[in-house]
Amino acid sequence: MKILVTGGAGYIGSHVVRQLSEAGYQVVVYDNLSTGSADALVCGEQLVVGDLADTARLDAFFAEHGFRTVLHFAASIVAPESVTAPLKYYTNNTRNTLNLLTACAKHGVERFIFSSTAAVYGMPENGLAAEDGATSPINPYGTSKLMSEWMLRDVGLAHGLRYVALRYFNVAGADPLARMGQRTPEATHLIKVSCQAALGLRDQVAIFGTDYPTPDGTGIRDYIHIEDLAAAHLAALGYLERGGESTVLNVGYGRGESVREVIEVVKRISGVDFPVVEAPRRPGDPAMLVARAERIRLLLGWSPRYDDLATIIGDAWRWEQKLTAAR
Ligand SMILES: O=c1ccn([C@@H]2O[C@H](COP(=O)(O)OP(=O)(O)O[C@H]3O[C@H](CO)[C@H](O)[C@H](O)[C@H]3O)[C@@H](O)[C@H]2O)c(=O)[nH]1
Repeated sequence: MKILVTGGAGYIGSHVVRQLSEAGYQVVVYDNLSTGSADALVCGEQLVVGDLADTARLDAFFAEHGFRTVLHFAASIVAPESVTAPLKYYTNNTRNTLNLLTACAKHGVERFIFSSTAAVYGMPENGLAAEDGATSPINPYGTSKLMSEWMLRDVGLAHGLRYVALRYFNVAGADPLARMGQRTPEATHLIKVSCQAALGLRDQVAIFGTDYPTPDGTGIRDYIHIEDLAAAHLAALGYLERGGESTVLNVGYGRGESVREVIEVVKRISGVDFPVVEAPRRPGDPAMLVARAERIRLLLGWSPRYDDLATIIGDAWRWEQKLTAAR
């Protein structure tokens, strides 16, 4: 049976698509290639270049393929950008998810896996976010994803569609064989930006905020390896195939690293002592965001294999070197 993966040519989607193909699933990728790349589909998966804004196309596409399972990655994902361009986020994320759910409801989709984000929590008390805790996003990116979760919950109930919404923490790293990774040249994510500085593609790395109430004054995040994150999707799919009920799960390791710690590991692994400057806080950034990570282990039997910052950064570094060499 064919599985639809929207945004499957993107950073996260392409890792999941490869793991699905390796597990024997037949995958159809629907992607507008705005940030994704056909080269990221390394197992010869079918790629349909299309936009979720195009509802007529989507309807015909669903009628043609008869999907029962959908994994939805297509989205805009840069939290700081969403503060200055909120409509882009409500359009690409919330409205396009509505378009997709409309097609799913009409065409009898039964299982749905949604790329959600830890940004739905905003600033949780003591920096630890649990699935049944409060959601209170502090940027439009988080709001756009939370609205999508709510639509999914209601559409799921009304139309017999079971789902798993996975709330990702800070996804980083790359395929250990460096076949795919994060491509966007105008990166904003800390690990990628630091690798680019080590490669001489940037003059320096700015630390956004050194006066946070954390041990070294810089922001703390739960960085998770892309391979572990991708494996969580296959575990979620297996769960739904076994008849599992709709649920929301954090995908993180349950521990955090500071901006300074990340930069030090990038310097150590790359062997480059690139310049680092201290800058003001970035709007929309919580001081600390770390997962309560028990639920996914209990419910899906998922356990991480790459949960060490040096492994994450080592794989990111190899990928960035390869990307730069190919330019
Ligand atoms: O040049 C930089 C870039 C980042 N940071 C800091 O590094 C930390 C991580 O920032 P990232 O930009 O790498 O990631 P975010 O935490 O902002 O957001 C990411 O994680 C979120 C959930 O935690 C969402 O999933 C979102 O899509 C994704 O962008 C923050 O404290 C940030 O202030 C810097 O100091 N300098």
